[in-house]
Amino acid sequence: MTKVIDGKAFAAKVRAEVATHVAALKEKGIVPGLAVVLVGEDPASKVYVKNKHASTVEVGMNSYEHRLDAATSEADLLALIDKLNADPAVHGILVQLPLPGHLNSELVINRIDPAKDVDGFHISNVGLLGTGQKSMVPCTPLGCLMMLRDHHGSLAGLNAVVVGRSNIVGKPMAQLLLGDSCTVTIAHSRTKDLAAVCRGADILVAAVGRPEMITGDFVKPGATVIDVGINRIERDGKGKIVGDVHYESAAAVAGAITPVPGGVGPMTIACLLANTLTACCRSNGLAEPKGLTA
Ligand SMILES: Nc1nc2c(c(=O)[nH]1)N[C@@H](CN(C=O)c1ccc(C(=O)N[C@@H](CCC(=O)O)C(=O)O)cc1)CN2
Repeated sequence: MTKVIDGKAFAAKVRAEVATHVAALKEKGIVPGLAVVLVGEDPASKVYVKNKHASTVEVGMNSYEHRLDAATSEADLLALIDKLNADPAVHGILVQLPLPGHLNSELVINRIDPAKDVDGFHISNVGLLGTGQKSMVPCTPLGCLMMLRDHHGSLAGLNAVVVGRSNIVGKPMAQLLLGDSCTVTIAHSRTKDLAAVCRGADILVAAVGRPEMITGDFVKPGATVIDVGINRIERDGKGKIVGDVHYESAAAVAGAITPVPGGVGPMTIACLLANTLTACCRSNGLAEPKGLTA
């Protein structure tokens, strides 16, 4: 029987664990704080930022929301980041992506103090992760890793194929799997005979951004399939969210699979809270919470 990995339930467990650690920190007079910066009116981003605020408050952390006009200048955005970098009450800073076109995302992200970069997108954190050193780890791949460790126990020696080479998901996911001693292949839309490459995977992570591209014939019988895709499509005249995996055909072959919605997505925000807690512990010279980092 195929196991459906319930990301929503897993995320609730992670948030509860974070809340327990936050309560213990409060007894020491420390309250973790997360600042989220939203520029513009992208409807999906507005929902994600609202959910981040609600989850942050729910686990007992301080939430600082900064909503800026779509026409905000780069100089003003950088000045806000400088202010947050210098604020001792702020342990984590996140700039919601995508940014409006006139803003240089790389420049903006790299202005964040790497110790407060709870998205793990700063070039210093990318380099630390790539060289196997302590870093802030991007939330979505961290969530995938937590679910994989929970399902498999040890990942050592397993063949992992990551389909997608983005800086935000594909590349850090591959680094994390390598860190857990998987044999890792990064594949992408131009990989020759992609289906055959994927069929070699004990762990198949789909992060290509193409609705339902990974079908059952890409899946090795019994493999674990992690679907990172969130694609809004129209079907039978109705809006629907689907992943990068064609769920029905893949689930018929896989040993375990994450659904969309309700799989990887909820883990992204849970891991953001875990990263904020980690950043707060590090900045106060305290031991990091076990099981909530890579
Ligand atoms: N600075 C960042 N920007 C963005 C990130 C990020 O990690 N950091 N990731 C995405 C958006 N995102 C969080 O910001 C995010 C996406 C999806 C979900 C989620 O829970 N998805 C649900 C479905 C939601 C829906 O109905 O729309 C699911 O998969 O079950 C949470 C967070 C881009 N920007």
